[in-house]
Amino acid sequence: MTRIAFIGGGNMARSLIGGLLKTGIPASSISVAEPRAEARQELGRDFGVACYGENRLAAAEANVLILAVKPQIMPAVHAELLDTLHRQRPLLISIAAGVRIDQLERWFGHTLPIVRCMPNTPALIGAGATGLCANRRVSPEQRAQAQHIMDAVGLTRWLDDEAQMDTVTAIAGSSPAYFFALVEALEDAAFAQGMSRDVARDLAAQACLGAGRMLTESGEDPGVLRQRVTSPRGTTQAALESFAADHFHAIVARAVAAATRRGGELAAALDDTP
Ligand SMILES: NC(=O)C1=CN([C@@H]2O[C@H](COP(=O)(O)OP(=O)(O)OC[C@H]3O[C@@H](n4cnc5c(N)ncnc54)[C@H](O)[C@@H]3O)[C@@H](O)[C@H]2O)C=CC1
Ligand SMILES: O=C(O)[C@@H]1CCC=N1
Repeated sequence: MTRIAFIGGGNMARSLIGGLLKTGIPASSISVAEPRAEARQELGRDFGVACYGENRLAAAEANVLILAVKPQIMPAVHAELLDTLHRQRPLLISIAAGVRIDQLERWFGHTLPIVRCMPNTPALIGAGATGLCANRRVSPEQRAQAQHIMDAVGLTRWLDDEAQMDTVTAIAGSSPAYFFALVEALEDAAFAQGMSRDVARDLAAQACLGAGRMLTESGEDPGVLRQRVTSPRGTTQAALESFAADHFHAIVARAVAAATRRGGELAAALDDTP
């Protein structure tokens, strides 16, 4: 039986736990280590999972350990877990942005099976998107186990080349925030034209949902879907030409490059950490 311990019970852990429970995984098979008492209370209340203030206690029975702390915290958590790691040899799944497999091996042990993955918060509603890659120690069964956990909360894609994981972070891990920012901008624009914020938000959010569903359910190219909205010399063309004049593609490319670069910087800052 899979027993999962989350190390860190913050935003992303909550999204994954909520998504996993919705798929029928029992709360009794999940434990969480979280230093903040208030967050522990909320996790227990919202999800019925066992919560501990110490990593060692949460990990005691686990055969899968999901490392869900900030990248900067990662080197600190390993010391507390060394005994458990050597006794149980769990599958380690890191969701930390930037942190590389070679760094995880250095901190947690070179012989452990490690999967580095990058999920996103829509996992909470089963609509997550996760990129994964594995070290050589991961058995086919453990690979399937990691995929099973992430499949439970959305779409999964394996990457052969770990170097692409920072791009995964930029276009999937972080990108829900880009879509939220677009809805915020649409709401602001409509408000500036006199519309109430509530109505503007509802309409923009539903358009976002509808576009997302068409993209994922129709199997059609985004460019084709875009053209179908765009009547010649109509309103959409006017808006898209305005985007193009403001170099929309270049703006997005620069943002994706910035997020990708930041992933590398987060890891580089940890290179000298023992
Ligand atoms: N928020 C997101 O959309 C995504 C986040 N991630 C990654 O997930 C990881 C966690 O991010 P968030 O959940 O957003 O951050 P968060 O700050 O909400 O959660 C981290 C949690 O770790 C706890 N913590 C701090 N020190 C600890 C320790 N020594 N032992 C155990 N727990 C400790 C904190 O109290 C906090 O609740 C990061 O590495 C991030 O890169 C990955 C994909 C998406
Ligand atoms: O912003 C971050 O660093 C994390 C990783 C992807 C989403 N949130």
